[in-house]
Amino acid sequence: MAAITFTPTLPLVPRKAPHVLTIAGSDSGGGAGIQADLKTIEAFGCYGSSVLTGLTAQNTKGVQAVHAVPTDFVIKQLQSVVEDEAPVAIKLGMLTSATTIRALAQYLPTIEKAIVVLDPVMISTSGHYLLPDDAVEALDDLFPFVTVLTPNIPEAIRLAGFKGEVGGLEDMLKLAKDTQAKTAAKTVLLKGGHAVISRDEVLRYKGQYEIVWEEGDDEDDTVEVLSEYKSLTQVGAERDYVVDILVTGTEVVALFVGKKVISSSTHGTGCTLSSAIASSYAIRKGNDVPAGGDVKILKRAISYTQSAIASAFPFGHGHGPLNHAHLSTRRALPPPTRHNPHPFLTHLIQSNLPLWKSYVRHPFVVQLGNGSLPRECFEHYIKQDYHYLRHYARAHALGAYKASSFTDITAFSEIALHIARESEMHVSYCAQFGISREDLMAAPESAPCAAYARYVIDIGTQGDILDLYMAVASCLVGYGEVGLWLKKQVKEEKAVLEGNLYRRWMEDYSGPEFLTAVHKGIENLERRIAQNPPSEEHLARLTSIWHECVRLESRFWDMGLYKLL
Ligand SMILES: Cc1ncc(COP(=O)(O)O)c(N)n1
Repeated sequence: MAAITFTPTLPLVPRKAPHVLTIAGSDSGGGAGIQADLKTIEAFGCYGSSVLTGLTAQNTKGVQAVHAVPTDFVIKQLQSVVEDEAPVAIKLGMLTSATTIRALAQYLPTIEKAIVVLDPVMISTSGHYLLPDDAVEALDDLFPFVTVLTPNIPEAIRLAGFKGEVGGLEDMLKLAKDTQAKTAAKTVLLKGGHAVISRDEVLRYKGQYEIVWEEGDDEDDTVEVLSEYKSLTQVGAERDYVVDILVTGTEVVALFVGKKVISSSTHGTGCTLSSAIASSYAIRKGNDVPAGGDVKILKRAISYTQSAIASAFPFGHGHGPLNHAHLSTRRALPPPTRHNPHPFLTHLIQSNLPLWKSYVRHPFVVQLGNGSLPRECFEHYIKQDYHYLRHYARAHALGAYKASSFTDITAFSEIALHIARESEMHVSYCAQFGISREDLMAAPESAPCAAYARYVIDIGTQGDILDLYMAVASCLVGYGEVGLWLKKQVKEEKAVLEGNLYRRWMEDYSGPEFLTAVHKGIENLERRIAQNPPSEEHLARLTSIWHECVRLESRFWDMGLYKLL
């Protein structure tokens, strides 16, 4: 018999994975409990061990039965694990009985220096009581050893003995502080999933607490062209927010704010978050738990959990599980979801937000909106824009020439024709400034205009169809953004329409005809990308084309403002 040899193609570099131990119940359905914990710990690159406190016969529809593991056997498991290798972090979940809790309270202080995260699981998502009353009382014995306590609102109400309703953020802040005071846990993260908070309510606490927004959701990051199209595709409720409150010592330290994701795939969310927190602490650099709580460590765990919900796949007939593997199966770009139907455009804009802002909030645009832009600047700009439109139409004609499908040939040709019509509007528009067609044709083309046009045509010549779509996108999307933003500025009385010399320009770019074209352009890009997800490398190339065009657009406004030739 031939010998079977195994030759690893990559050198195996031994790496020490931090040991995270979960002490919790088993969920036969695999969505919550020990199963969710181990999947999460693994996703964070840690090594997971487990001590079972109870077995549940459970699925996504509910808990059918609970079988408690005898306390002495819980402790036997714990001894076996710890005696071999001490954990860096311990997560405590469904603890099943008062006797088990008391025994753990005796044993935990003997484990040196481990971070302890307690998720005080009391009731399952499906409404099943998982912890008897006397066990809830026994939790008092555990609190002195807890580093982070992660109750949801009903659990915090029970733990704090909170009287009254928890309606808004003010009540939640009080509840979070009361829970910390009652339990004396070093850190409390009150999970706000049971309450819906408005953006305005959050903003009331700006300056008082650190507000950690979900990526791209900061007030200053608002991108009109994305919010506008989001509002077309999203239902109102999704615009509401979930706020998790971090209390360290006796002080509220931070509010974690994210859009509420409407999903039925939430079974095991609490288990996942608390394991993610334990793992996030385990992989931190340095051993100390920073004073004042560690916002970054918690933010990493919260983001992981939110993405696990957002990317969940359907399973079972009730509350489905999360997607714990989303980090390793992540593509260069997330797929479009109801929550974010435009992941590609979101990526392009967020990948260099200051650059994008320098384009769409350029002083030329601001002055145009408030009417203070000198007329000769605008005239210079509009003449150059006429030249640019010609090149922009040529770029689309080039697209039609390079395209291989009738769909693309038609799309490019139609846009080229549309630009030709738009240029005629330009001519009639310029007449009101006393600029004739001859003046437009005779104006020498400026360097910023030539540079931009050269770049777009070059990309179109050298690259493929998607490169060309990319090179023409920032102009289309950016002018849509400018039009919408100016419209909003008018509403907020920061820009004026009445008596503004540039009123027609503003109305054209915020009007339905132009915005429909912008919408079509965005949908086309998103569809292409979703059908053919790019590799990291390809995405980087597309992104660099976008950045270059955004930069050249910004130079185009400079040219207008400073009358550059
Ligand atoms: C074994 C076990 N542990 C914890 C939970 C709570 O999870 P959820 O609140 O999502 O039902 C559960 N259902 N089962």
